[in-house]
Amino acid sequence: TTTKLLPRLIRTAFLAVEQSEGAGARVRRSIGTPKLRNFSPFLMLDHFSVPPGAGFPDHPHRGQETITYLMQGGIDHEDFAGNKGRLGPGDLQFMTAGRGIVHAEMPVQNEDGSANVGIQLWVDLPKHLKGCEPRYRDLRAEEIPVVEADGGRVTVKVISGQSHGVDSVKDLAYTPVWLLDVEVRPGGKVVQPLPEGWNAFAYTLEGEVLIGEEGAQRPVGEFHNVVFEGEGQAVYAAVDEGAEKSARFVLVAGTPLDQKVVQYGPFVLTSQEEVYQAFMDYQTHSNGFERADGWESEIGK
Ligand SMILES: Nc1ccc(F)c(C(=O)c2c[nH]c3ncc(Cl)cc23)c1F
Ligand SMILES: [Fe+3]
Repeated sequence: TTTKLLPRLIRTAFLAVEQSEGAGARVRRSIGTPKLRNFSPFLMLDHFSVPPGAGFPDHPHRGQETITYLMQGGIDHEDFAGNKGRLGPGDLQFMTAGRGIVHAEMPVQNEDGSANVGIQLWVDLPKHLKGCEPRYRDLRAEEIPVVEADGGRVTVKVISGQSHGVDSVKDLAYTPVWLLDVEVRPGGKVVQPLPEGWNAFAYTLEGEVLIGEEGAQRPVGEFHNVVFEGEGQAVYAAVDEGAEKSARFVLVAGTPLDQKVVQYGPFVLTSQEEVYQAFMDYQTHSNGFERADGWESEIGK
């Protein structure tokens, strides 16, 4: 007999509200707002929609990792070390800013003028890695294992972590994070184990999902962030038999880091002095920001 997995209960669920960011971009920020801070290791979650001509021109980062997951369109990136590339639909970029990165992230011009849509998650770096060399890990859509379950009513893209016996291809961030892109069709249901004790949330991208065990389900509409309690072994999700469309959500879990978070915009360290130092280093092109001296991106002009 298989022992039933204890459900992760919902701590809170709330609608992510659109706001402006960068140059003309719109983001639904659901982590990193007064509603949800101190949710280690997660610092920010932006569900972005970037129309042509808008974007995120030259800006710095220090002390965190950013995970950018493109759903629609494309994003070009270019940094002060000459790294550049394009993310297309279904691709991800894991960027470890470490001691310092200055880059631009600009949308590609889609011929039909459609927006470029995706999510960007910021994950805190363990204190001892805050000064590490920056690095990139690209994960292309075709590299991501996809597993079907519940008679084809459930599809999981295993970006990072494990689902239904399928492992993701490689560890991409220093801070252990699971990232699963889950689609549940009407009448489908899924029980997804998560590492015990990790902080976990689900962000709903489309449709309405019922979270919880049979008899204790809570409907969650799109663009909501569902934060789970720490206890429990698995997330239970389902979609009503009579629903018009599937539900799609990203399910994310990460190890809480036992360290302070002191953040000033894109500078995330563990003390006020270090944040002040980051600001000074950025202004004076030192301690990791040397290559910012005289640098401007091509794509962010
Ligand atoms: N000015 C400013 C200050 C700080 C930032 F982090 C940014 C920034 O780059 C982004 C914030 N949300 C995002 N979602 C997706 C993408 Cl691709 C980029 C961003 C930015 F533009
Ligand atoms: Fe950035």
